[in-house]
Amino acid sequence: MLSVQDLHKSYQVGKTTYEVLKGVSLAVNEGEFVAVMGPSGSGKTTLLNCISCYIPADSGSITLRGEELARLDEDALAQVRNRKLGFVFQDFLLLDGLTVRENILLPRIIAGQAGRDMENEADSLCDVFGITAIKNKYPAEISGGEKQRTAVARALINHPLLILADEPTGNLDSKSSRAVIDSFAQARQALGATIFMVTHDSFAASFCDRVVILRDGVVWRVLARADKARGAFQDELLDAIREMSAE
Ligand SMILES: Nc1ncnc2c1ncn2[C@@H]1O[C@H](COP(=O)(O)OP(=O)(O)OP(=O)(O)O)[C@@H](O)[C@H]1O
Repeated sequence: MLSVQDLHKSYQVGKTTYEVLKGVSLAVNEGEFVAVMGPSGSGKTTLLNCISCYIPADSGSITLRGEELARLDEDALAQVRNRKLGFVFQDFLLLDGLTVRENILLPRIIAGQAGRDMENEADSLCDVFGITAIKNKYPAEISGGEKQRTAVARALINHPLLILADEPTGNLDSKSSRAVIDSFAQARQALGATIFMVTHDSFAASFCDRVVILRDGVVWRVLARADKARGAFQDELLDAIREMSAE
């Protein structure tokens, strides 16, 4: 579904070039829930921004269902972002002047696909994520976990091939974090969504199928949950992070 091959990205600051991604390769399969972890500055957000088509990579390739993103022009990239990717950000980015339901509908309206089907779909996403009772409320009137579930529902309204999430549990207490992770798990189970999430949170990552650990712009290790209990997988992640810091 998503394939990243030998990705390089540098930033130029004045006369100095900072090499941030130094040949990252990874793959995400259809229906998989994958996290990227790694120390601050290891290149996680840069990687996500390249996959999101926000910034161009210097070299290497990113393909989404076989389509090479670097070959697309601006308009085609905008289409990919609108129709094939769904985004969940740390601070939700809900619009205060719109209700929960209207926020969920927004990507469809932007894609020019307004209509009755769309309204039914927003209602059924509200059901899936348990936010039907608050769908006519405004963001200021709902909790952090409800906001984030709204953000996940909004990311799904266009049936994206891939959901990209940047620190989706970053600002939340443990109860709301759990609600977000449950909503991702539900998106995968009920709707077959594929999810790629950057996180510092080993608890959130322990719900994933695989965790890619970045260090200094390269993949240091990939850990698979397989049939391990969630708690055992979290311990394994914490051990790996300790081992990486000790090296
Ligand atoms: N636009 C930019 N211009 C110059 N340097 C940048 C830019 N964006 C990021 N960097 C640098 O690139 C490095 C990697 O940043 P990035 O945000 O990808 O790391 P990260 O792993 O997501 O870190 P964190 O966990 O702290 O969010 C950092 O040293 C950062 O200062």
